[in-house]
Amino acid sequence: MNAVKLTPPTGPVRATIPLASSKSESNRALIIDALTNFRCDLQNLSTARDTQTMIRLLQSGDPVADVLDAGTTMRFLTAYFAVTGQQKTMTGTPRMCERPIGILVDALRTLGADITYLKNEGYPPLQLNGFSPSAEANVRIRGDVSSQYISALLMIAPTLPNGLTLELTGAIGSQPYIDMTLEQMTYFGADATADWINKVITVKPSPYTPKPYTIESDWSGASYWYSVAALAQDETSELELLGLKAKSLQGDSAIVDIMRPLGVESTFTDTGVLLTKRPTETALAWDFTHCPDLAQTVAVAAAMKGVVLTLTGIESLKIKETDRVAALQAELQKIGAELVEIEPNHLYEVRQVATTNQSAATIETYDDHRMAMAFAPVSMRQEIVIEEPGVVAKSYPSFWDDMARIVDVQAMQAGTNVAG
Ligand SMILES: O=C(O)C1=C[C@@H](OP(=O)(O)O)[C@@H](O)[C@H](O)C1
Ligand SMILES: C=C(OP(=O)(O)O)C(=O)O
Repeated sequence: MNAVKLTPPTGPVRATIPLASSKSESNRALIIDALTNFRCDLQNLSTARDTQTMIRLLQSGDPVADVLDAGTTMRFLTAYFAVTGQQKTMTGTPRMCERPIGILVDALRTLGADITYLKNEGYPPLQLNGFSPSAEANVRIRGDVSSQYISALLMIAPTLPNGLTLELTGAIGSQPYIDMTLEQMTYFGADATADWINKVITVKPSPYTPKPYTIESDWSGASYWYSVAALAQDETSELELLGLKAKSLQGDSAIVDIMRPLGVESTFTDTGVLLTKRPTETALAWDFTHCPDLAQTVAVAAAMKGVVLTLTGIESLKIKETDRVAALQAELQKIGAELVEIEPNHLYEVRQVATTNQSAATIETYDDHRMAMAFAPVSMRQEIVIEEPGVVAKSYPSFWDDMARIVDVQAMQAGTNVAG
């Protein structure tokens, strides 16, 4: 078992964190670039494994596209390879083959893609057998399972002979990710409009225009530093996060507002954002429907500060890298807190149940980068061991290097007594 042991800092926390760039923005830019025959000049692409996998698979002539555990890579490439008529087997990790894709496959079939399931109906692996465009340009699609299906369809829509009209049904989750897709498409010359009142998105057929594009730093990755600032014991602590903008395409920039009641003030500078400490409130209620990737970060920060956190909008967490609700329930206990389901699959509460200062709680990470990164800030207040720290490579490969700027990060190898 590999692990890292993090030891609390002794004085104030003061560091400048370079951050990874956004894998969400990167993976969209890469699909659009591919649709211009790779004529865009993309700058600051993410080093995240999800993005590196996207780059590799776009360049590969291999008939098998193994996306590993990258959801956006699976969904965006399925749509891209399908409508560009490439015969590919789409597969991934065992967990990826448990993450649903039927909603996207049904929509692509309506548009003329020939797709078969190789194992379980509705799940990867898939076989893409070719594309003969149908006259149909209207697709109804559920908005409450994953926005990634919608983004995948929108990005390929300008290449369809009749464009695409998407009618979204039911509740819409992760909407800022759809807005990000539309903004990036529009930047590259697409004619795409969203009518959010009637939940209809229309994309006209027209080629993308190749242009230079620079990816912003990753706000989801920034959230862990917000948690570090929230949990830092010394009131004079401050962190500078580089490459973030006040006006971002990323919905996870909501962390600025979420963390204010948890004691973090944000000041935007020419180079990024400066985090300083402010007074903490006793309770916080947040709807994570549009920023699901922040839920783990905030749950751990609230648990450690003894702030009662009411969460809604976390239904989609069950179909991500792991069942994140179950994973949080199991691991929060180890830091003296609990995640209680108040209303089935809707309303949850995080409460601190013990103010213990257990030494070196050992946190399992469930093949989920966000479990590792969400629990790392606990090290502001107590020693903590994080198992399988390599999971962070999915979105933020340099996370532990950045963490080592503020705490002692000690690698522990297989067979070591990590609780020692
Ligand atoms: O489009 C994207 O880049 C993403 C959308 C979200 O997924 P869902 O739409 O499935 O919530 C988010 O959780 C994921 O990390 C990235
Ligand atoms: C859910 C995530 O990614 P994906 O769905 O792209 O695998 C994530 O990064 O938290």
